[in-house]
Amino acid sequence: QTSDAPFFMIPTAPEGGANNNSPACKIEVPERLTVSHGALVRNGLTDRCICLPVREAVDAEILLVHSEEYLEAVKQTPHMTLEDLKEFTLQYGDVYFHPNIYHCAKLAVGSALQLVDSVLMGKVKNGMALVRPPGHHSMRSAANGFCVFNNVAIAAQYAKQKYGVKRILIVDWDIHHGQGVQYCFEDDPSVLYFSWHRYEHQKFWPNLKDSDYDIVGKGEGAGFNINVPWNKVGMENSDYLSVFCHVLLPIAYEFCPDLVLVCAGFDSAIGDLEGEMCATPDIFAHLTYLLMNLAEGKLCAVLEGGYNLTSLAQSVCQTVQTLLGDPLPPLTNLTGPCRSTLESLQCVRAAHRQHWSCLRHAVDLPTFEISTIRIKSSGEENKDEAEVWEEQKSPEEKIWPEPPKRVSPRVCSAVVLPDGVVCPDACERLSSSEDLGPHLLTLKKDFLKDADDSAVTALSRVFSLIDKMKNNEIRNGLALVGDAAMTMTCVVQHVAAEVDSRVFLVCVGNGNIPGHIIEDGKTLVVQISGEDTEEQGSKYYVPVCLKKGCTDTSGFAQAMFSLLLPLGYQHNPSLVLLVRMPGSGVCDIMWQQLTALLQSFAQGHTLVLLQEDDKACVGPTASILLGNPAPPLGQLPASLKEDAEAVERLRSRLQADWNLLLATAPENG
Ligand SMILES: CC(O)(O)CCCCCNCCCN
Ligand SMILES: [Zn+2]
Repeated sequence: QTSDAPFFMIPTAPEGGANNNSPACKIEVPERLTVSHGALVRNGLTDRCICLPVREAVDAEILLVHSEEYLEAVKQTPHMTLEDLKEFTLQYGDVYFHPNIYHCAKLAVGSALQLVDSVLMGKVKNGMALVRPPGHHSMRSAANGFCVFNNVAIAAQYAKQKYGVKRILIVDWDIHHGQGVQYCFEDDPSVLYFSWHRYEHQKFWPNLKDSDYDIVGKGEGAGFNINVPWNKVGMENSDYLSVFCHVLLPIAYEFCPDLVLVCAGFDSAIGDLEGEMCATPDIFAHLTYLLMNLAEGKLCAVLEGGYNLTSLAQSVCQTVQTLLGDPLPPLTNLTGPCRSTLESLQCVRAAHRQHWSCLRHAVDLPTFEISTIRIKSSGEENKDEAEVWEEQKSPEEKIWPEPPKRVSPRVCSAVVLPDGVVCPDACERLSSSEDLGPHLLTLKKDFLKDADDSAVTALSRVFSLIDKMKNNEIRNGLALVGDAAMTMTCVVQHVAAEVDSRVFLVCVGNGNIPGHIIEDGKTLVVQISGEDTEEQGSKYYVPVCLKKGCTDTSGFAQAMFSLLLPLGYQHNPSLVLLVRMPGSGVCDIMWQQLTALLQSFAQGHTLVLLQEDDKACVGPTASILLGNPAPPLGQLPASLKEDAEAVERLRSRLQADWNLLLATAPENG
């Protein structure tokens, strides 16, 4: 079931080999591709991908974004002397031209388009284009920031023109603001551009007022441009995850794109001297995965920046491994977002509240001064003064652990089904001959006093599923049982008995959660239902009451991103237990999206419990457990006022204990 995530290699231009007075770029070097590719080979990832052929873009494709005069000017560069080339670059900012860069820039665009073709024609599920030069700074008539042609912007226009794609999400996780992409689509509601970037109140390159959180797009495009400024360096995994949970994912699901393009720059990773951030390479495994249930998994990642060759190679491997469907690595010590992130979160959510119903309840702009107000109030500082502010000190050398190995168990999904129920393709049925021995006695004694033998047998098989997940023999499991509630209680008790186990129990639908499974602090329970059990809530029991119950997709989705995801990440469980109570009313697609999202945790060790009369749910659930993308929910309407308020009440009650839920800066200084 692994997807063929293709990638490309671009023959690298012999950069700056000429005489030493031609300024060659010191960080955007050929080794970026050879080291990344080498790591993919070493990790056995190239063997699991298909390598798509590369091609040069043709003029018409480049002209989808760039002007004729700019293209004509760049066309002259191969024939220029080094002196002319130097002269040529003076009209642009921070860009280097070499006689061969026009050729490479056409290959970079052409490769991105080959990837878009392969994904949109269904030849591959997703993929990554490893290209140079990068693209997201280049503008209609200007090269900028190492970029000549805007690879991703051209890919988006190409997808719209050739395939009639209606809505495209561009996620730019490079540490620099892709102003070229922003300018290209700022009045275009069919392309939602999201970028986070080092900003430091406009002190960091490219020092643009246009990069701040209040630049939301123009005219028809208002709301379709999201800027998240990092006003401090040293941002960590928690900061990145909280922006995904509280800004990007809710809006992206409301937008419901048909295609996801990623400006995959890895200078936002630890060790990169441009970004000076502290997020570790394994964060890109999660960022990639969280986008893979949009657009039915149609995702094209295109390399932008990334200048520390060690963290670049590790980040590329983490991204490709996720595209291939491997289990996600656990993210440990998520300490929660820093204050500066909370200020940015609050500002971005306030700026977009009027454009996206999922942010309707976001609080207003903070009163205290937090963003570029300082610079704005003293008039636009001229650029070189801003440049002078750039950090003078040379950032110290960072070290970080190798990302953990991500091993796919031999079996992906194992199932426990009553005899009459067919085992879904590619699933492995736990054979009835499974020796019940070790569990039988404890079951009889501890769990099932007067239950009939079939219940005992079913429960012992469910326990076997859990054992196999613990030994990583299987990734996830699904059981169709006579009594989901009773099985759920027994499973929690059984797992909680182990020392270093932590269960994340997600219960969809009404049903009583026995108090004793919550008090030990090892089990975190989120129950989404129509029952108002809010006052029974505690630190480890989160009852989400939706007015219309689980049938309401918007309310459910809002609870998923702003509550369930942050809680799950912070709880960092060893097992996810997803229970569908009878009569929950949740629609299959919502259920599939939830099943998919929960695979972010516990290295994909998810146990799903279905009640026997939900037999029709076995197929759709198994499909997700096997790694297929969940179908789209459709463009989400506003959730009910009561539901949004209920979720906000829960967040404000819980955020003291679970600070990944925070999305606003505390008032006190
Ligand atoms: C693809 C990319 O976003 O990584 C390119 C970054 C260009 C950085 C230019 N720095 C200029 C500093 C001037 N004092
Ligand atoms: Zn960058």
